[in-house]
Amino acid sequence: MSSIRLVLLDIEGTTLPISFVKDVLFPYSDRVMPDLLREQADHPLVKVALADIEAAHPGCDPLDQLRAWTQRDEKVAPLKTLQGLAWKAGFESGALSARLYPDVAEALRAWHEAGLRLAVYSSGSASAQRLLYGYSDAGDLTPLFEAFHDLDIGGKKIAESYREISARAGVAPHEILFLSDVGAELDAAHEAGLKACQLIRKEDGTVPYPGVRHAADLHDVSRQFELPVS
Ligand SMILES: CSCCC(=O)C(=O)COP(=O)(O)O
Ligand SMILES: [Mg+2]
Repeated sequence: MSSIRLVLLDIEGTTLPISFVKDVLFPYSDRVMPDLLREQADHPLVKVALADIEAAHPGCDPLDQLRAWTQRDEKVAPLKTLQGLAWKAGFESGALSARLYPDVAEALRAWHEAGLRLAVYSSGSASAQRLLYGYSDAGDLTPLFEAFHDLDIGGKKIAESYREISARAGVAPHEILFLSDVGAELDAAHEAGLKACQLIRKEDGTVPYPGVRHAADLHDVSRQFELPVS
């Protein structure tokens, strides 16, 4: 019998192909960003993001900075906030629909139905996470999750972030399983006492990280950690 009560999931490279982010989401936000910054200049989140960009790179052109961060896939809060706002209209209009890995919806539904608690921890903003799972090819999966954590809780490579997630959920660290494609994130979760497993997605060419458990997909996670399967 598994002692896991909560599964905490990364998104990019774990439940969603990196190519979907790089080839679909990023070009979309790059394209609409100039209009967004102009038309939503009074939006409180836009104001905060622009102030953060100016503080980090005084005197820079915000659009150039955002494009540079996007090209390097940097997980910085102002970029993630503005990308989330940019994708909103795309998902709500039907122009965007999240192409999750084919095993994801079935496994998440089975885990949820069996009483496992589910939460997201991604660098993408919490509102962008809700859009992705709300407008996915497998339908609206947001009701399966009890929480959507983003960089507001702290960086994903810092153990304290995982301790905070554990405290907020009221679940002991060793009863939480964190799934991610990034070794440094798994190290931080492990340091906080969580169980951790790296998703090795063939499509993403994930390089196996030494010293952690590996799984090919969420069904493989179910098998290895004795979680409910559909
Ligand atoms: C709502 S996540 C969209 C993809 C994204 O921008 C991102 O940064 C995901 O990073 P992750 O921490 O899920 O690997
Ligand atoms: Mg990831």
